Amino acid sequence: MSSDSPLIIALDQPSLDAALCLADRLDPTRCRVKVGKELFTRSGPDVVEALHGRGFQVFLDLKFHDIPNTVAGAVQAAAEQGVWMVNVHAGGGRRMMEAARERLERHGLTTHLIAVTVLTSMETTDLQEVGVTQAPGEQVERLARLAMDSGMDGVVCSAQESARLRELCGDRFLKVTPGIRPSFAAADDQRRIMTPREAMAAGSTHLVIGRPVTRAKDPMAALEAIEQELVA
Ligand SMILES: O=C(O)c1cc(=O)[nH]c(=O)n1[C@@H]1O[C@H](COP(=O)(O)O)[C@@H](O)[C@H]1O
Repeated sequence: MSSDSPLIIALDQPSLDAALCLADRLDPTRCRVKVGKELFTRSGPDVVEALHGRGFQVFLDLKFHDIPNTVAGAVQAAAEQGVWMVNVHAGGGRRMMEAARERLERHGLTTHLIAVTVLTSMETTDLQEVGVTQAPGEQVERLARLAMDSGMDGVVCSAQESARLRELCGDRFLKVTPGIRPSFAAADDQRRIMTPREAMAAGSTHLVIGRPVTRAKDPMAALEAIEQELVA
């Protein structure tokens, strides 16, 4: 089964059972799902297999960041599990990203490969503390250009940067944007946020949404409310 929806629901759950329980309340024709670090560390590839079995396309969000050979191997391992999308940190540099791209091509693997630019939880002062003096938007532009030159299919960025990246990198370069907060939800620990509708208008190609759906009493009703916001 595949979905044309731009919605990717983050299954940030502490166990395989909890993740599948949540997935069973969602519809694989109306969203994709994201498996992140906590869930994958606890449940391993079983969770990916179980989600595929239920018809979901999976974004395996492990944000690889290591030397080129190690990342290329990890990306290959992810793609061989048949995931729809996998990501690395653009901060790992050109050679790391090129090695990952080359490895997928060598093995004929078609998984989308994208790079994280600046995390949506970070603002100017957080960047300064790690030695980056540019504003988040400028750093995102720099890393997006590098990611495109290094053969990535797109980036993870905040929706606040989507419009600029659409100008710089074009429509076909994927802009996967977390930090999405529908009008009914709290910001939580996210900093650079936007509503689903604003994000799509700005040029995001995919919206990553976690807590506003996963913590809702009725996750499918929350997803429907987001769909409504998108068409309103
Ligand atoms: O790569 C990601 O998915 C990601 C990158 C980023 O910059 N910010 C970010 O929040 N994420 C992920 O997107 C999801 C957002 O979840 P909520 O804040 O609950 O909507 C989490 O799973 C994060 O790990």
